[in-house]
Amino acid sequence: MATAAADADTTAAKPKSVRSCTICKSRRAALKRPKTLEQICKECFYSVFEDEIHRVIVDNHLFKRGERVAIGASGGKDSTVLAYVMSELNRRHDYGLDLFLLSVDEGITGYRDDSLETVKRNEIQYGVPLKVVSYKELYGWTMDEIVKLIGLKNNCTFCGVFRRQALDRGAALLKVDKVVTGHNADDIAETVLLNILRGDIARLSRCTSITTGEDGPIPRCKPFKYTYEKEIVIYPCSMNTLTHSSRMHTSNDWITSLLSVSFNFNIRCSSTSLYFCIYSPNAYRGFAREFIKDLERIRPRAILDIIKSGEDFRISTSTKMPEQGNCERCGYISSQKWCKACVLLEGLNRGLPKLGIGRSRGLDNDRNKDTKQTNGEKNIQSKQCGTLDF
Ligand SMILES: Nc1ncnc2c1ncn2[C@@H]1O[C@H](COP(=O)(O)OP(=O)(O)OP(=O)(O)O)[C@@H](O)[C@H]1O
Repeated sequence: MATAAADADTTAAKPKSVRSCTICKSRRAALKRPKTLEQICKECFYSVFEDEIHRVIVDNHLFKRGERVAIGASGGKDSTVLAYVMSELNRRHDYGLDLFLLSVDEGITGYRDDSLETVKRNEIQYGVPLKVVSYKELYGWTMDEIVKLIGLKNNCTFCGVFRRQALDRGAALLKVDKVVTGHNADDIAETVLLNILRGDIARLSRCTSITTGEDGPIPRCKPFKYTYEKEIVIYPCSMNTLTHSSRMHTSNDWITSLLSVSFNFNIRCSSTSLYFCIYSPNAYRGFAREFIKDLERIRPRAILDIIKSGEDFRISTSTKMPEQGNCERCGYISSQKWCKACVLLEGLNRGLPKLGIGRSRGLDNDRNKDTKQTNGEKNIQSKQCGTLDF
C-alpha cells in the first residue's frame, strides 16, 4: 500500500528540471516574473525592474534636469522602494534632480509613528533630506483625535483630504517642483475600477494620468504607474540571496511570505505599513483589490488592461468639468467656495464632524450637487472617496 511517506520519497527522488533565465539564457531562473510570467534569474529581474521604471520616467518626460523633487515617503513598501530606485536612477542616469523625502504624520499611534522611524532611517541610508509635516501642526487635529470624535466610519475622508493637502503644503515648504508617489499599477487599476463602480467620471478621467495636478500648486507623478505590486515586494529580495517561495506569486499571502523572510534588505520598509491602516476598514476598496488580485491570478495582464481601459475612456465633450478656483478661506485649490479640508475642519471645530461628509451635504449644499444641468451641459463633480487618489 502506498503511503504518504513513500509518495514524498518518490517526489523527492525525481530530478528537478533546471530552467535557465529567459532573458540572459545563461543563469538559472530563480523566479517567475509576476507581470509576464517569464522565468528569470534574480540579476535580470533586478535590472528589468529598474530599466522599466527608467523608461517610464524618460518616455513620459517626468522630470527636467535641475528640478527639486519630493518623494512622498510613508515608510511603506512602495514609497520605500520608490525612494531607493529614484536615488539610484538619479545617480546612475544623471537625471540631475535634487531629491527630498516628504512624510505626512497623520497622528496614528502604532501605525504612522512606526513607519516614520523607517523613513528616518532611509534619510540616512540614501542620503536624501527628510521633511515631516503633521496633521496636528497643520490642522490642529491628529487622526487619533478625529477617530475618537467621529468613530471609524468616514474617517478615511478626513485622512485622504488632509493628506493630499498636507503633501502640497510640505512640498511648498521644500520649494519643490514636483512630488512623486509610490502609487503602483495595482493601485491605479483599483482606482479605475472604483471610479467606474461609483460613476465618478471626473476622477476616472484623471486617475490614470501619470502626472496630475499640473493646474494645481505642485504636479504629482507616479513613476510606478506600470509597476506591479508583487514585483515591488520581490525587488528588495532580489538584491540579496533570499529565495522566494512560489506562494509569493500566487496569492495575497505574499505579505505573509515577505514578513516571514528576514528583513535584512538594503531597503528597509516598515512591516506595520505592509498592512492596511488601523483606522481603515475600507471594505469597498478591499473588494476591488481582491477582485483585481483574482483577475491577476488568472491573467496577469489584467492589471495593465484595466489601466489601459481607464486611459482610453473619453469624456463626452458636452460634459463640463469642475472649474478650479481657490478656497476663500485658506487659498488652497478648490472648485468650491471652501476647499474640502476647510469644510471638514469647520465641522470638527464646531463639534459637527459630519458636516462636509457625503456627496451633497455640507456648507455648499446647493452648489455641491454631483451633476447639474447648465445650458444643456452636464456638469460633473467628484465625489468624496477617502484615500483614493492624489
Ligand atoms: N503619510 C504619508 N506621507 C507621505 N507620503 C505618503 C503618505 N501616505 C501615502 N503617501 C504616498 O502615497 C502613496 C500611496 O499611498 P497609499 O496610502 O496608497 O499607500 P501604499 O500603497 O501602501 O504605499 P506605501 O507602501 O508607500 O505606504 C505612497 O506610496 C506614498 O508615496
